[in-house]
Amino acid sequence: MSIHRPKELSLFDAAILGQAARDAVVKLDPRQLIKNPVMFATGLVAVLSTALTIRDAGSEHFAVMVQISAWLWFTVLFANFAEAIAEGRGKAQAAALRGTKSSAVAKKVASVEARDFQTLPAEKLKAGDLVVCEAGDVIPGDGDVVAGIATVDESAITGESAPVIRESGGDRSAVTGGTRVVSDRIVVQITTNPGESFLDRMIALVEGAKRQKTPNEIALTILLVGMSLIFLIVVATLPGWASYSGTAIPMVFLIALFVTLIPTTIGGLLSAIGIAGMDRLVKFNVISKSGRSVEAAGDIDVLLLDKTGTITLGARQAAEFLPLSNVNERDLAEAAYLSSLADDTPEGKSIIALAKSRFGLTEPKNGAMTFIPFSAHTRMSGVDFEGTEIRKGASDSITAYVAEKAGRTPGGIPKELVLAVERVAKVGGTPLVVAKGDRLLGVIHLKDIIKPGIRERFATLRAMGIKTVMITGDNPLTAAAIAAEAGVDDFLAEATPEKKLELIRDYQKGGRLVAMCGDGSNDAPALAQADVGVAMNTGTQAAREAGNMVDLDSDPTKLIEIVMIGKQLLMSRGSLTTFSIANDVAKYFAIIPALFLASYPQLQALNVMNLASPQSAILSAIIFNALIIIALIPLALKGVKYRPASAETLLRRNLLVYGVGGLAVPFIGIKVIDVLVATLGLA
Ligand SMILES: Nc1ncnc2c1ncn2[C@@H]1O[C@H](COP(=O)(O)OP(=O)(O)OP(=O)(O)O)[C@@H](O)[C@H]1O
Ligand SMILES: [K+]
Ligand SMILES: [Mg+2]
Repeated sequence: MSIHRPKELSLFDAAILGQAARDAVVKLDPRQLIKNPVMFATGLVAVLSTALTIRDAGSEHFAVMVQISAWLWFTVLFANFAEAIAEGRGKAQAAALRGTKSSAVAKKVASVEARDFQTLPAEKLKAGDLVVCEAGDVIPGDGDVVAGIATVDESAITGESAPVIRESGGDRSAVTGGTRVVSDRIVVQITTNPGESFLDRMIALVEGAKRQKTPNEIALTILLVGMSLIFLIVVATLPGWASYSGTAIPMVFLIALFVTLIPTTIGGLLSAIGIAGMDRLVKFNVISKSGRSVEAAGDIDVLLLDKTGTITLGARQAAEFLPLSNVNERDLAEAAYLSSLADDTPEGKSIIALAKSRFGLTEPKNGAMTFIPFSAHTRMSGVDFEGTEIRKGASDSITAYVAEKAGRTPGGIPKELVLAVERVAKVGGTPLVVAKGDRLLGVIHLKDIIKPGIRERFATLRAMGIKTVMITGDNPLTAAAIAAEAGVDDFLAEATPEKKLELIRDYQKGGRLVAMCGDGSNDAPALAQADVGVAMNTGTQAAREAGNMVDLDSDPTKLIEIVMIGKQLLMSRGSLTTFSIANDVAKYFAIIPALFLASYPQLQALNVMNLASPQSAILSAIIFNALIIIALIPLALKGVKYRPASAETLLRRNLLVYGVGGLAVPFIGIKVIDVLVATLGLA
């Protein structure tokens, strides 16, 4: 199977521009145009102007009318062109992704243990089917590993060449169709039906085919329609003024004036800005399920980050056994070992490894064992071995558990244990307390390392006015040590999935927008509740379904860039809206004096632009109005530059650049065009 990655597209890719030029004409279809009310109005004016021009063929203003009609059509075409380019770029990315869809052959098995398989095309697989994948096989569909462990080459979707481990149980069980098994053998339970795979949905989204207007876009569109109506009234009153003074303004001039005044610039670029924001995210290897969540990302106030794996490197390793004074270290190690035999978390595996290397422990030959797997809810794991309950886990969970066994109140924790727990916690380690029956044995020290560079990233977020909160199942001491070292604003310790969900709801009740990322199935409710929930691609299928974004690289720190891309999208739209409206205001003052100069010579004082004639003024304005859309397409697609700063600083800077710029540019642009029009004798 050949592997393609979406390549960096040039803004001036000839194939995309060619197709977009054709699509711009197709998009003249009124049924499509109506979705953009400002452009629909412009289209109506173009039709009207064309009709008037034909009616008045040979009249005094005929030549100018022909030109005005042509430029009105260009205005609509240019806006369609902008949208078509954005869509074309999305389609190009989708095509590259589609290249990764293989015509893989699935090896379907009847059960996990079954040795013989039936081959069938990957498209025929249904949710619930079991398939076996061996070294060299392309995984035929999205699913969860239900047996075995394998290294998988996921470069087809992530671009990362190093193979990753996928195994049953735990939070690394999800596999994506189109990726390839490099070593070993796994049994995968398919989780999606034909045509609904992750890749299928991803393609549909980046193609823009299923794109819905976001709530913000709808709100802005309503505002633009409102402004257009105001200008409709303004223009409608002009003939009265004119006839009062005994001059008649040709109808074509009036309707052209209307188009120059309504917010055609932002109206024409709005959807291109939205599509481009989505594309920027895809280029960043993050797939968003809706445009709405990209926008929400730009408005985030609170960022919840897991400790393990996000702030620290993850895969905590057992480093030492700390027995209580009346316990011998080997007994503690043995209990820890037994309780971890069926624990396939990185923590459990590292405990096995440490016990083996320190005391050469091996699995007992006989004896009935019932394993209790780790859960984020109980925050412990263990085994019932020959009637004895051995447990390990978070200190508060285990002490409460033991107290209940012994019928004591949880208060009576031995001082010595408290000290051992604190010793580990103060250096940012995770203490796991081990108990056998109702007897506390000691502590396992799990070491965790803070990711390099994470402090600077939190500083950046603070500059953006975003609060960072670290979430951990660990005890408050460990949490405080890591939080201080990493520089987060706040932390939630001894967190269970319920507490996490509650925290999100609390922030949301206070009117804040919350983003989080997660990978485990127990993160799914919180991912669904958060305004922006980013699931790791390596995570479980449940997490990927619950989130509204999926990070193909499974890098939890990317949440930071996602927020920046969202902010950039909002800023691009805000800046271009400011520019567009300032432009329209400026045009009003540029054109009105020129139109009425003949009848009201007093207006000469306002006629700062000194345009050649009323005809030339209106023609120049309509040409400028069309060309500015083309000129701003690159900015709409690339987005305005975003530098982390507070909202007020950004607002002030943007008002200055795009507001004042928007007022000044039409005066210069229209004047230049007017000089050209006059020189060439066009009006
Ligand atoms: N395999 C395990 N067996 C028993 N207890 C564990 C195991 N792994 C972790 N714990 C304990 O349970 C607590 C909660 O674990 P959990 O994975 O939910 O949170 P965390 O790893 O501390 O934080 P994060 O949400 O960042 O992963 C841990 O802090 C630890 O004390
Ligand atoms: K306009
Ligand atoms: Mg964890």
